[in-house]
Amino acid sequence: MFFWGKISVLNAPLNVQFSDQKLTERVHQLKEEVTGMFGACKSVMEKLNLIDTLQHLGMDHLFEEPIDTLIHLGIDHLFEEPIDTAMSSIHNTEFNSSSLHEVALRFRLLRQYGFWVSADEFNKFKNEDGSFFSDIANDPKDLLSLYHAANLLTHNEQPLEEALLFAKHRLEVIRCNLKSPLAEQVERALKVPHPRNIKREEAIHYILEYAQDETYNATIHKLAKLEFNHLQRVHQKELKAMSLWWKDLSEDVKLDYARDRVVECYFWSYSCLYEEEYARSRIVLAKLLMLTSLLDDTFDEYATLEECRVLTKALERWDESDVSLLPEYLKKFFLRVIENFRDFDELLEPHEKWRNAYIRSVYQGICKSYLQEAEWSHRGYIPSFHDQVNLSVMSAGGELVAIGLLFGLGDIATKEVFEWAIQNSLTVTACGEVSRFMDDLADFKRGRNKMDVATSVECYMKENNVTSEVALAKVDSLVDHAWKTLNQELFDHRDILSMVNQITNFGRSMMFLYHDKRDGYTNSEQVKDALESHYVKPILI
Ligand SMILES: CC(C)=CCC/C(C)=C/COP(=O)(O)OP(=O)(O)O
Repeated sequence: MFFWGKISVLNAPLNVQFSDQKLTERVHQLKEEVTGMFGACKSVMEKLNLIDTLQHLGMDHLFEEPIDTLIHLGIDHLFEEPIDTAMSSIHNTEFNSSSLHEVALRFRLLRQYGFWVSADEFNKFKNEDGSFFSDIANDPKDLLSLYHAANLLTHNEQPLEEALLFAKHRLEVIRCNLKSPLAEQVERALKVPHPRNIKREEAIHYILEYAQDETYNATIHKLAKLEFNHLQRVHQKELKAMSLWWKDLSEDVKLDYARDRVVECYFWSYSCLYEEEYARSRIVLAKLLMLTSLLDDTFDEYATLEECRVLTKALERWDESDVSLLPEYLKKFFLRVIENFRDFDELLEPHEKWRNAYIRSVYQGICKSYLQEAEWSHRGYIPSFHDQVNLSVMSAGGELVAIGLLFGLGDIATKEVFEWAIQNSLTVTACGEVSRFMDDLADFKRGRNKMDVATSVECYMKENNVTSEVALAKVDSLVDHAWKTLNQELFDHRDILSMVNQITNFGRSMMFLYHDKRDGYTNSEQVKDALESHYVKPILI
């Protein structure tokens, strides 16, 4: 099917103000100018503000080199005295600023780039009893910066828990008196905190708001708009190719019970990696997710338990001749899965062929977890909370997404990285947890599918004999717990930070699609306008 809601991706107008070539040239030219700004910054704060602006505008990827230099080589300037950058835990000297906004911004950026900064940095803004100074309680900019920073908390950081609660509470109190664009920025952050949100979503809003920013710079603004539109064209072309792939596949396999979600699957993979150079990863992951969605709907909506078992076995053996064992309606699907994985293989260079075994294994793995869920649900069995979570975190797709995106990366994705990703790595497991718990919170509200297994919320209610409110609060707290683990992983894996971040982006996409207990995947109407901004409407220059 070509059509996604009312939007025909194939007929979406390309933004035509500039030709592709002109746009690329202009981006290149402006990028040089902005690169020069790093050298021209006179103070640490100017540099940090520049990085922050580029992040919010969704174009820090264009400046990896100067940012890297600044953060890694020039870190002694940030810390104001030389330090050993090889240490993952750095006991730096206190940052000499009396501005909460500045301290919080530096705290957040350093933590995001994998450098430990102590929460003690905020002590100078507190009274003896540990409460924040009263003037901070009414300063929206300070509060927002503190809120962003405190969202980088890890386990057992009580002072940051308190800072987060304080900032959140105060922002909720003062939100209705704020002026634009701060009002919108606060609303956005309260819905999905900035460090947990996907970059392109923030960029769409911030590009419009930036004109009112006190650090406004016309060259930076122009570049942000052009780069957004340039990437949107890249994504539009990929989406058109994805739509043709899906039209051909869906008309052949004819699984009429399955959700038609090719744009949403692409959105998932694009949330993990949106930069131009990751096309191979993006396409493979989007197709892998769509093939998984067909599998999920087969198990949850249509197949008998025996058919689920036969399909799992056939996928386990990965032998086309087993097609004869399958029911008629699954034959084509099975063959097309194998054919698509062969196509994935063709995208690999000869020295990358070992990656095939991993991607096949995660697809077989998720299928096995779907089968175990089906065994439970067909028997009407409600598992213990512990067993439910153990299994459903697997079926939530953390491993599938991690391997799916690593599959198409360059040589940076070594065998060691693949092994790390499938050996219960904390990053991958925590992303699975965010995915599962956000999905279950939404499912509980919406009501689950015909043959879905009981959600973690229901299992918790039954096991502890508590109300849905108590169980929902528990599962909500587990989302926060998983984010603390993800924040900790930034320090523990600074050597593979880019991939840790790409995998973590899966968690971020779940926050976007499923916040406020909505299910933007199943009820895709809920994200239609947002996706139009991502793929159809260019930013006006
Ligand atoms: C991230 C992944 C694996 C994406 C593939 C598509 C998919 C299964 C989406 C979730 O649907 P759902 O809410 O019906 O999932 P479940 O049945 O696992 O709750």
